This record gives sequence, structure tokens and C-alpha cells, in this order.
Amino acid sequence: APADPSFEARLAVRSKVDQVIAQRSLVTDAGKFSQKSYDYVIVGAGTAGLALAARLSENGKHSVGVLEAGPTGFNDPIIDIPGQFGADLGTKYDYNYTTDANSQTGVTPKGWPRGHVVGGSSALNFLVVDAASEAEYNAWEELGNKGWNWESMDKYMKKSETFTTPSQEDQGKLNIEVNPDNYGSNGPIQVTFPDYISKQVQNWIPALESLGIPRNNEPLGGKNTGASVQPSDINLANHTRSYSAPAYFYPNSARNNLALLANARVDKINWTPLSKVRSWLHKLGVKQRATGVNFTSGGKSYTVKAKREVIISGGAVNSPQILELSGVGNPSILKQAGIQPVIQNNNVGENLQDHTYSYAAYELQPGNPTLDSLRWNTTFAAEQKALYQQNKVSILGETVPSIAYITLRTLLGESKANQYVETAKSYVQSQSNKAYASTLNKQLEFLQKYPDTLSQMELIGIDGFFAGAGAPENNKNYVTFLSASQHLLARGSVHIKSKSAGAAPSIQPNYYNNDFDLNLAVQGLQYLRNKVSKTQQYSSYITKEVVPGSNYTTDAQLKDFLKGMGTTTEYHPIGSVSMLPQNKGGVVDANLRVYQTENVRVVDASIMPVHISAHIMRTTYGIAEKAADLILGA
Ligand SMILES: Cc1cc2nc3c(=O)[nH]c(=O)nc-3n(C[C@H](O)[C@H](O)[C@H](O)COP(=O)(O)OP(=O)(O)OC[C@H]3O[C@@H](n4cnc5c(N)ncnc54)[C@H](O)[C@@H]3O)c2cc1C
Repeated sequence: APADPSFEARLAVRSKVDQVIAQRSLVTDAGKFSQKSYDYVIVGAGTAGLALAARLSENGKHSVGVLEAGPTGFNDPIIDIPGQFGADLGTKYDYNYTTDANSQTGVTPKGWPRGHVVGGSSALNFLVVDAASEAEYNAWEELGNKGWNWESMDKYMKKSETFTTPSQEDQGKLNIEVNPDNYGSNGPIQVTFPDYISKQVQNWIPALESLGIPRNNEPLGGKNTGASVQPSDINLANHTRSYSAPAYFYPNSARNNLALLANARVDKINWTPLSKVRSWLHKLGVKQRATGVNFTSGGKSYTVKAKREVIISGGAVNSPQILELSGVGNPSILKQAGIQPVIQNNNVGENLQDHTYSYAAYELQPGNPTLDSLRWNTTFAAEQKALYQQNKVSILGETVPSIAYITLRTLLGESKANQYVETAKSYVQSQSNKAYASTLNKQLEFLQKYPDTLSQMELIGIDGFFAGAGAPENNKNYVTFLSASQHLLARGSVHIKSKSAGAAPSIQPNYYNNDFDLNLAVQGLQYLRNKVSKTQQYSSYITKEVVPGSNYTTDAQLKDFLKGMGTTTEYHPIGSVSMLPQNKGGVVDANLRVYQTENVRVVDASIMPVHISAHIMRTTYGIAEKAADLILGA
């Protein structure tokens, strides 16, 4: 979408004030930034990085310097306008990563967008705010991470947000009764329900109820199974995206003890000069100490010092990359890239987990506007833009609220679900020699212990053509249904291929390397086609299926579809710097400290040891909020 000058004009009042404030902490001179030393140097001004920076600098006692590889996206409409979600993919704000092809599974390379901007992936994402079930957070504690449980994560997720309850009228249209106790009331991220409520959204809960999926009014209350609509991170004051930059950074940027340098890529952590001696002595408990980091800005190299700690918040792809570039990882991978090992830990970059989704897209009868209409109906687009500019209800305020989490039993019926559990069991057993085997056992426990309460599949409804295959036609509107597997058994990896921080690492998610994952994805897609789209609520205005379409009918054909165009990442990579005991696949301990270091932590989505059935931004804010307390308490 092109930049929208009138939108910028509408924000001009806010921007003048904020820009003046922002200038104080937003450093543009890399030389000046590097001359100072900071108590905490944070690598990555993303979702977690900015939340952490705001909290660590809050009491005024500590100096915090943040380095961000990407530019600022301040006031850019393609980030700020909720209904433009997805428009910033493939732009300068996106790393545009691609996964490696997989000759064993036949799965083709997939695009892996990641935020390369102040705000990180919270600036790029689809604004869904949600949470997994209690048992999934408790699993982190049960895997050896004391204090990482539902109770604590619920507290910290709430700390990150302020919820605005929708009007009774909107709750009626959405078919929900909101319980504000499920949300925070005093945090920086503004959370509410989008006030543009389409026909597809109004139909969502009744349609799924007609399929026997019970309605869940409190999906963020620790039990997320059921049909629900979910809130988004929207600031209703101006209907803009409330992501980590406007929520955690700009309002705090007048702080003298907080500095952020954008367009500055960290190349590696620097260790004390005696790092070699320390690494010989590590068996005696001697640890490595970071002195700061090297970074590149405007083509020049700089060094900045950290007095207390270096904290890596580069996200699930770049955090393991930065560790490896700094000599932390599997020595054979490091040496191949020309990096001298400093700390041996073969778990770095392993245990990578993701969610995948597939899609079924349907053409609608004329007269049902969706986000597609903005593309081809200039009258509608102008009308909606005018409404948006007046801060009124507009399709430009629409996001993705139609979400349901379902169990294997709901998806497949009890007896087929039991067969799937057996398939999962034999695969998990075959992986018992893997470092992260305990996380796979935890997933098996999810299936066996919570067959009726722990979600395995997410269903999503979106207004518009959002399939990764095929293309929308002009003058047509669509709805797209997505089915997203939440607990893949596949484990992938992220590793450096080069000693240059600018080179993309190798990403291999190993999608569909086992029957459970592939068959489940087929069943998810069939459920959208045979059940969701056939409900009276949707079939009454759907004219035809356009994706996958009539060439893909049998399960075998759908497997081909899924291995090719039919699968997309749900953009939720985790686990590549897992918080686990080291002998169970861990890179960081329960204080998020990198093993064998005194003062290096990782704080971002990469530390989640086993996946959750949720979009992960809110959980990532929760991790950062908790980390701030751990660090300040240390
Ligand atoms: C397209 C898309 C849609 C999504 N939709 C949703 C959604 O609707 N709801 C939801 O809950 N989640 C969603 N997610 C997932 C969620 O947004 C991310 O998983 C989460 O924000 C990750 O947070 P993070 O702090 O781990 O990493 P990020 O927010 O990605 O932050 C990492 C930051 O570190 C910086 N960095 C990396 N390497 C370096 C370096 N060497 N030097 C300096 N800086 C560096 C990056 O540029 C980036 O700014 C989506 C993600 C994407 C990409």
C-alpha cells in the first residue's frame, strides 16, 4: 500500500509531540552511542526488546542502550493502520527470510517474515492478542523452569496491556460477553476488539456452534478451547496499531537513561580478554563474561560496552544466530562458518518449533464487502478511508478476530483421535535420543492427559483473499478460512552459514517430517472445506471454493498441496534458544541466562521450550515483563 499523506496529516498532532520526545532517546549518531557504556545493552528493539528496555530504565537507576538492525517505522501507515495488516511484509521492515528446501520431506522453501524495524515483529504481525491454556504454561515449569507457570505468565501478560471493554452493542454483534478480569488494566499495549464487525465475524461463533464447537467467552482466561472472537492490539484513541514502539518506547523516550540506535546491526558479543582461559576452566565452574557488543552502522564498525549485562532480544531466528556468531554453539557448526568456539552448547539453534497453517478460500456473492474491496472498489475505498480519517468505524480498523481452538477429538472424533495419539506416541518414542526429547514427551502428555481441554488445531476466519496459493480476481470478494496446527512434533533448526551477521542463517523447520503433523494438517484443511464452509451461516453467501479448488480432493492430493503452495508458517517460531536444563536441550536457564555465562541473557520468543496453542506476541510481552523483574531482582 502506498504511503497515505492524509493519514499522516491526521497523526500530525500526535507526531509532533512524540517526535520531539522521541528525539531525546532515539540516537542517530552511532559514534556517540558507542562512546557511552550502558548498564544493560539490549540487542534488538523488537517485541520483547522494547518492553524490557522500558522496564529496565523505569526506575531511573540503570542506563539502557538498545541496538536495532532495522529502521524506525514511526508513523508509517502500512504499520499503523490495522486493516493494512500484511502490507509491510516484503518491505524494508521485513528480513524476508526463506526456509531451506527439504529433500527428505519434499516440502518446498517457505517465506519466513520477521520484523526488521523498531518494534520488531509486533510492527508486522496480524494484531491478534491471545493466550494459551494453563497447562501449556505450567508445562514450562514442569520441564525444569521454576516459576514459569500460568499464574506468573498470566500476571505478566496482563502487566503489558490496558484493555478497553467493547460496548454492549458490539459485544452483541460479536456474540460475546467480555470478562475484563481476563485482561490487564494498566499496561502500555492498548487492547480491544476491532469495532468494524463484518458479516463473517458475526457469523463465526454461531457457525462453529452449529458444528458442536462450544462458545468460549473467556479465551484468555486460561482455557482457550472453543469458538471465540479475540481482541487485537489497537489504540482506539486513533485506531492505530499499538505495538512495542508506540507503547513501550516513544512515551518513555524522554528518559535520559534510555538510548536507542536504529539501523545498527549487532555482529557479535565481546568477551573478556581471558575468554580462552575461562573456556579451559569451565569444568571448574568458571564462566564467560561479556564486555559489550560489536555493531555495524552506516557501513562502519563500532564497539559498545555493557557494565552489567548483554541481553539478546533478536527473536527466534536472530538470537541463535547472534550467539553462534559470538562463539556460543555447536563447535562443528561454528568452525565451518569460521567462528572460534567460546562456549560449547550443541543445543543452540535446535528445538525450533513453529505453527503451520493451510487455507481454503471462497468467493462470495456480490454485495459482501471485505478487505478485498479496498483493492478494486475505489468508491468503497474512498468512503472507508474518509471514515478512518475521522476516527470512525471503518474497514481499515478491521483485523482477525474470528478464532477457535479445538482439540483432536473435536476435529476427528474420539476413535480417530485415539489413532492419531498412537501415531504421535510412536514418533515421540523414536526421538527419545534427542536432547529435547522431554519437550516431545510433554506434547504427548498434552494429547493423553488433556484430550478434551488442550487445543491442537486453530481455526481462523479472515475477510478477504488470504491464501498463499492462487490469486484473487478483480471485482470479487472472498473469505479465507485457515487451519493451523498448534503442536507440531517436527523440530527444526536455525544455524549460521557464514561469519557475517548480514548473511541470512539457514532455517530448516522440518515441516511434515512425521505422519502425525502431515495427516493432522490434511484433516484441518478438510474440516474447513467439509464443515466450516458448509455451515448455513457461510454457505448462504459463498458461491464457490477457489483454493485449494477442485484439483485437490483426496487426502493424497492434499498432501501434495500442503508440501507445496498449501502451507504457510503461522509466523510463530520458538524454541531455538530454549529455556531448559542444559542436558535436556537448554541454552538458557530459568533466569534466561545463557549457560556458562555470567552476564548474557536471551529475552524473546526463542526461549519458549515447548509450543503453546496461541499467537505468541502477548506471551512474548509476558516473557519480557517477567524477565525485567528477574533482572532487576538479581
Ligand atoms: C507476519 C507476522 C504475523 C504475525 N501475527 C501475529 C499475531 O497476529 N498475533 C501474535 O500474537 N503474534 C503474531 N506473530 C508473531 C509475533 O509477532 C512474533 O513471534 C513476536 O513478536 C516475536 O517477538 P520477539 O521479541 O521474539 O522478536 P521480534 O519482535 O522479531 O524482535 C527482534 C528484533 O531484533 C532485531 N534484531 C535481530 N537481529 C539483530 C542484530 N543482529 N542486531 C540488532 N538488532 C537485531 C530485529 O530487527 C527485530 O527488531 C506474527 C509474526 C509475523 C512475522
